[in-house]
Amino acid sequence: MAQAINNWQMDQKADLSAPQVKPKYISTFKALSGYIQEHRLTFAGFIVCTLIAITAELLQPYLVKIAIDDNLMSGRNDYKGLLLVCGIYMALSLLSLIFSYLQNNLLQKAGQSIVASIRKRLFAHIGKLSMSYFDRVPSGSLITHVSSDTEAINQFFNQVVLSLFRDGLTLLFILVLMFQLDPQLTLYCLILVPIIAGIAIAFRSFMRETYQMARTRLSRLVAFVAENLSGMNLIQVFHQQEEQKRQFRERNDSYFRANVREIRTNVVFNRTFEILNNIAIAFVVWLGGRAVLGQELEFGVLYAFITYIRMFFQPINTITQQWNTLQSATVAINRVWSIFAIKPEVDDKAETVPFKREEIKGKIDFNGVTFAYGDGAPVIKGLDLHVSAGELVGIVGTTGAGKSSLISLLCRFYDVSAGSVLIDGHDVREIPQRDLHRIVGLVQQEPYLYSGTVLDNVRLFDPGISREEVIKACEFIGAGEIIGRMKDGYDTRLSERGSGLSAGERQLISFARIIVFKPKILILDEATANLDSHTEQLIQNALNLVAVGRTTLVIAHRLSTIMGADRILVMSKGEIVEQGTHQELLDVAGYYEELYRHSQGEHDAAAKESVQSR
Ligand SMILES: Nc1ncnc2c1ncn2[C@@H]1O[C@H](COP(=O)(O)OP(=O)(O)OP(=O)(O)O)[C@@H](O)[C@H]1O
Repeated sequence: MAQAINNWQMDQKADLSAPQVKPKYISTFKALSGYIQEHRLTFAGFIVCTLIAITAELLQPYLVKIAIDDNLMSGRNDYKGLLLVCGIYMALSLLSLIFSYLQNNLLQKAGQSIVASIRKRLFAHIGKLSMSYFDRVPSGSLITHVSSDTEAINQFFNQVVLSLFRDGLTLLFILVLMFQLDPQLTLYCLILVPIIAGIAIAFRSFMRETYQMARTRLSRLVAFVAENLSGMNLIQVFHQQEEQKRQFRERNDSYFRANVREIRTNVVFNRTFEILNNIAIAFVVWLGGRAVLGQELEFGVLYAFITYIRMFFQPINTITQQWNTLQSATVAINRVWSIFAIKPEVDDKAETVPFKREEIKGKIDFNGVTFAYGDGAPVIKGLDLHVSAGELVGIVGTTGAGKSSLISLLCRFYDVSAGSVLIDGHDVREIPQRDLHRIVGLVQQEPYLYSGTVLDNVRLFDPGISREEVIKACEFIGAGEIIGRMKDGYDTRLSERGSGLSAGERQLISFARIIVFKPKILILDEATANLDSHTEQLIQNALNLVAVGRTTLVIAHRLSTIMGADRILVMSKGEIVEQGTHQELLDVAGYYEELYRHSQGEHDAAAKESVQSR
C-alpha cells in the first residue's frame, strides 16, 4: 500500500490532465552542480570505476580475437599463450564485476546523500514560508514535492546519470574498437545508426504516452481506495458497497488495460531493437564472411566484430528507456528549485531588536491597522485597539467579521497592509519571529497534536523542558487525572493528530503547553467551541488558571466563555463596533445585546430539548 501511495504521489506529476511543465535541462544541471561539486571525490571515483569496468568488459571480445587469430589459427601450438589469454580473460571479467559494483555503490551513495540534503533543505524551506503561501498552495502538492519530486531526483542519479555515462561511454568505446578492428566494416554498420535513431525517437513519444496513461490510471485507483477507506463508515451506513465495488472494478480494469498496453509497447520496442540487431549481425556476417573467405579479414576480427555489434544495441536501448525518467526528473528538479526561489513574505528584518522575553509585560497596540489577504478587499479596516498588560479581552462578532485575522496579525502570520501592531511598544515586524512566537501563545479550536507521547506533545519535543515540569503543568490545569487514566500515563503514544483523544482532552494538552512555554500573551481562538458543557467547564477553569499574569485574548462564539472578561470587543466587517464589560454592553442594547439574546435563545432551546429527551 505504501508503495502504491508513493507511486500515486509520484504520478501526480504524470497526470495527463495536469498542465505539462516543460523540462529545462540547462537550469537542472546548474541547480544540481553545487551538490555534485560537494561530492566531487565520489563522482571522480565513480568515473574511474566506470572507465575500468567498461574497458575490462570491452577488452574481453578483443582477447578472444587474439586467442583465435594468434593462438588457434596461426598454426602454432601455443598452449602457454592460450592459457595466458584465458587467464587475462578471467581477470578482466573479475575486474569488470568488481568495478561495476563499486561504480554502482559510489553513485548510489552520492545520489542518496544529495537527495537527502535536498529533501532536508526543502522541508526546512517550506517551514519558513509565510501563511499566505500555504493559503495558495494545497498541502497535497507540497507532500508531492517533498516525497515524489525528491524521489524523481534520486532516480535521476541512479538511473539517468548511470545510464547516460556508462552506456554512452560503452557506445563510444565500442565504436573506437570497431574502427580499430576494421574501419570499412564499421562505416557500413553506421548506415544503421539513422534507422536506429528514427525508431528510438518514434517509440520514445509513444512509450511516454502509454507510461503516463498507466500512471494516471493507477493514481486514480489509489485515490479511490484512499477516499473509500477514509469514508468507510459512510459507505457502510448508506449501503454503498455494491456501487463502490462497481466503481472500483471500472478503475481497476482501466488500469489493467493501460498496464497491458504499456507492457505490449515495451515488448514491441525491445523486439524491434532485437530484430535490428539481428539484421546488423547478419549484415556483418555476410560482409565480414566474404572478406574472411577472400582472406582479406582474419576470423578473430570477424568474431570480435559480431560480439561488438551485439553489444552495441543494448546501451542504445537502455538510454532510450531512460528518456521518460530524465524528463520527469528534470521537471521535478525545476519544480523543487522554483520552491527554493520563493522568499517568505513575512521575514525577519536584517536588523531586529534584541529581545528579552522575561522583560515583556504584554501590552498590545493595534494602531490604525488595515489588512487584506493578497489583492482582496480589506478584512480589517483602520482598526485601533489598545490592550493593557494582564488584561483579559473577549472578542465576539459574526462569522467573517475579522476576529481570526486580527489574531493572525498579532502572531505575524501576515503583515499589515497599513498601520502597525505593537507589543510593549515594539513593532512586531522588528521582533525576531522566534522570540515573537515564544511571547505569543496560541490555542486553536482544533489543537494540533503530533505523533508522539503525551509528554512530547506538551513540551513539543523540547528537551530543555523536564518531565516534572510537564506533569506539574498538566496537574495545574486539571488534566493530571485524565492523563493518569491513559494506558501509559504521560508516556502514552498518541496516534496521528491525537485521534485517540476526545476534543476536550486534546484541548487540555494544548493548555498544558501554554503553561510550560510561558508566553506573556495568550490567544484562544474558539478554543471552547465543539465541547460539551462538562468539558467546557473544565477548559474554562483551565483558562482562568492560565490567564493569570498574562494578557489574554479570547475569541468565542459561546458568550459564556467571555462574560467574565475585563473587556469585550464586538467586531463586524473588520471594525470594532462596540466594547465594554458584559454589563456595559448589555446596557447599550446594541450588537452585543442582540448576540446575547440569540445565545440565550439557543441556550433555552438546548435546555428544553434536553429536558424533553429525558
Ligand atoms: N486565508 C485567507 N485568505 C483569504 N481570505 C481569508 C482568509 N482567511 C479569512 N479570509 C476572509 O477574511 C474575512 C475575515 O475572516 P476571519 O477568519 O478573520 O473571520 P472570523 O471573524 O474569525 O470568522 P469566524 O468566526 O467564522 O472564524 C472573511 O471574509 C474570510 O473569508
